[in-house]
Amino acid sequence: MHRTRIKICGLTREEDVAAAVAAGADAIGFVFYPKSPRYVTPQRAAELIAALPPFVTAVGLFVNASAEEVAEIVRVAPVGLLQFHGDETAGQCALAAAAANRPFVRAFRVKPSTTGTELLEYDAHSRASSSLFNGVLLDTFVDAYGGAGKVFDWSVIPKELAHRAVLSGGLSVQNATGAVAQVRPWAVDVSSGVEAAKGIKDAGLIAQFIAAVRAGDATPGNGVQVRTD
Ligand SMILES: O=C(O)c1ccccc1NCC(=O)[C@H](O)[C@H](O)COP(=O)(O)O
Repeated sequence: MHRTRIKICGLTREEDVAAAVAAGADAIGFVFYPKSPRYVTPQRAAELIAALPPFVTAVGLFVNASAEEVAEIVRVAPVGLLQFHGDETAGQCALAAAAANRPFVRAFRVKPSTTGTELLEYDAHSRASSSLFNGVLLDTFVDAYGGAGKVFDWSVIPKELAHRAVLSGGLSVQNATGAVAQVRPWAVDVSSGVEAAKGIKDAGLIAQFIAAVRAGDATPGNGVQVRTD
């Protein structure tokens, strides 16, 4: 059975990091976008990363930062993976990832007009641009870039992309089981759906969200999914 990987994004507090780890999260995200209500300074992120046990990945989220800025932030806050969530081109992502010497995921912000072909081309183009490219994260298009708690129409995701993509955008305790059962993503990413307030996570919601993802994993037809390309 495939075990959907789970990232909890937008953490700012020790107790939320502890709750995510205790509940079984595979990754936690730090937002290095100063305009976000979930922004953390690199120094603060470094303190939170220092408390992480092995095999829980710290992810640094960036919006239109320069390669130099990304490298400097990663020097202070040793995240294991970068998430580019703005309007960065594939080339800009590749340059920043090389400067920081980290793999990266690249967000595609899905609009109502987005087609499956566009998603496949985005994935292929990103892969061709850098050996540090680690996958596509699918989120809902919003002007504020992300973390808005809005769902997009999952039926646009081609099956051959879903099994290696990260699904995000408005996931919650209520819809996570159905999302995993329908899309069969490699991983899911949530922020708003497990929050008491922006940047303040709710330990109960984190545990319930992870249980809901596991219920989706347990629905029939969930074979082992491996990347073949
Ligand atoms: O969290 C933010 O404030 C944020 C700001 C700018 C770009 C991305 C941001 N967050 C991304 C995420 O938390 C997730 O990757 C994704 O958008 C899902 O968020 P949500 O819909 O709130 O679950």
